[in-house]
Amino acid sequence: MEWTKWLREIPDFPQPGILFRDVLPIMAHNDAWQEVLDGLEQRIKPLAPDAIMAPEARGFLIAAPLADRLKIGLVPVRKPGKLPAPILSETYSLEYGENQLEVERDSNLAGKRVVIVDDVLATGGTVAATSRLASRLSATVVGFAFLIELASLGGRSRLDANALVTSLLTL
Ligand SMILES: O=P(O)(O)OC[C@H]1O[C@H](OP(=O)(O)OP(=O)(O)O)[C@H](O)[C@@H]1O
Ligand SMILES: Nc1ncnc2[nH]cnc12
Repeated sequence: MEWTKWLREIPDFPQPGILFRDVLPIMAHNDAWQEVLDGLEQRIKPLAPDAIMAPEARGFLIAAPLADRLKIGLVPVRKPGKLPAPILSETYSLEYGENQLEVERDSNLAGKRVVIVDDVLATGGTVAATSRLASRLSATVVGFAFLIELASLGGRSRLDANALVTSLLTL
């Protein structure tokens, strides 16, 4: 797993006591980035998803190339106040704060198999909120895929037990 050498760890960001796992240097190195996308694609493909959902912002950067590789739709889940059309909203907390996530009501997800992707699974608050939005849109969440899982924060236990939860690297 060569890509892991480009994972940057920054202490006390964005708050004292948080060890921030910065994935952007991985994206800046094409071999590493292709290795990550290959790994995620291999794990997601057997789930036969119809669409990917991803939370803003780092999730978007991973979801877009994966949706293109898999030739499926992409439904972005945004931070508050960004979407122009009628929305659904969920409040959530994450490792370093709380916020809302929003999705357009008209997202073409009813009856679809959805995989949720993001860079880091920490407490799981972000993707659990994304999953609630998927359910409210009558989609079935069949999987969650991450580059990195911070196991000590227990996010996995907050996610639907019927869905696959997969991470390329567990720390
Ligand atoms: O498992 P959790 O405790 O919910 O934390 C994980 C989330 O935190 C980060 O997002 P952040 O809100 O910092 O957004 P960004 O991608 O816009 O930087 C990360 O990209 C995940 O979405
Ligand atoms: N420690 C961490 N590093 C990067 N992103 C995060 N999101 C939540 N916790 C995080």
